[in-house]
Amino acid sequence: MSGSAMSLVNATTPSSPLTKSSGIAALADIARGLSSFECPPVRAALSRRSTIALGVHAGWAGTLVRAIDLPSPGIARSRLQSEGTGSVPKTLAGVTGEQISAYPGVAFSAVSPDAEQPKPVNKDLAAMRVGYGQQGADGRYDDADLDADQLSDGWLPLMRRWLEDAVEAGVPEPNAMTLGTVDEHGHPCTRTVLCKGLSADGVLFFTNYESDKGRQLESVPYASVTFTWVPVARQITVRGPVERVSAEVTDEYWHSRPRGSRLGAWASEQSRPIASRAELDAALLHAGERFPVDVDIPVRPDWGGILIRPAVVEFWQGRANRMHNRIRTSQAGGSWTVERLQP
Ligand SMILES: Cc1cc2nc3c(=O)[nH]c(=O)nc-3n(C[C@H](O)[C@H](O)[C@H](O)COP(=O)(O)O)c2cc1C
Ligand SMILES: Cc1ncc(COP(=O)(O)O)c(C=O)c1O
Repeated sequence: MSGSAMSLVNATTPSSPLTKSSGIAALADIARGLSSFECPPVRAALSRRSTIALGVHAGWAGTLVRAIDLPSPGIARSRLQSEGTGSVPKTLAGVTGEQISAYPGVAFSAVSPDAEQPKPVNKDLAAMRVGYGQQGADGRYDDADLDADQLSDGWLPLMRRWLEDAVEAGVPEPNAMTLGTVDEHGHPCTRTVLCKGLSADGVLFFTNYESDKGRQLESVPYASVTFTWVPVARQITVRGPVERVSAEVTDEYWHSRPRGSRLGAWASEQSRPIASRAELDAALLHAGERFPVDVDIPVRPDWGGILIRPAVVEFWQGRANRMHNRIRTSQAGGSWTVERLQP
């Protein structure tokens, strides 16, 4: 425990003011992790935040040390300077919770005043927030509350209706869905694919079977897909076992694709590394030479459809205060149950 650091603590009372030099020395001790700093406001700030700032004030009278909740050092500095007391801090020390716990029984260590602090929360991102559900003055929503009775005919009619609503609302690529698979280590992988079929059998997309997702679904044949339609405050997640579709189904869809999409599928060894963009462009040119415009481009043999057979389907509708509606239907032993989940 450092004596000067203790005097810094004492200096929070008017009876033991610090000199400028002893204050800075004390802060230096804190910065070296020597201090046992028991200042209650600092402790309180630390219990709420992972980072705080300490300021030694230029006036050297009254309160010499302040604890400030500090999402980032920049914020603390501006907040201190805007306090209007005329006592602008000469030194700021950012302190992280992790550094504190490295000194058991010691209040904290600190980094140098102007060192770049890690910012686990970016304030611009943290401020991005959309309140869901359009509420009128009477507090009512302009769309009916999602409830279990909307699934009385099963998941398919409601999912179709929501897709149509997303199209009508002008959601770009409303058939885009985030596909989750599991890799050989049991780790989740996600990426976007386009839903090209929706029927009682399930949700269909097309891909390269030798891609990462294709191989992952081969070894763990179970997938999760999520449609996110932010403009209409809705989301649907479908989970279930997967299977490849027949060659006929793939063939029919393949031949409906634009020539460019078909050549692209031939040109790309999907998910494999390639040295440069130039090599990729060359591969497309090569595919174009191999399949001239007047020649049918056959289905690439390792390309085709994958059907997700729904075992669990969850409908989500955004509501104010994060009190959303969630209705989940799931199949067990041949029958479907419907339940409401907490948001
Ligand atoms: C909007 C959008 C739609 C996409 N649709 C497909 C698709 O239908 N099939 C596909 O294989 N990749 C699609 N992709 C590319 C995939 O997201 C992914 O990059 C690619 O399939 C390789 O994934 P993998 O390496 O995990 O297998 C799409 C990407 C975006 C952004
Ligand atoms: C790599 C890849 N494959 C397939 C698709 C689906 O394309 P299409 O709609 O032409 O079948 C996409 C769509 O973005 C894609 O990026």
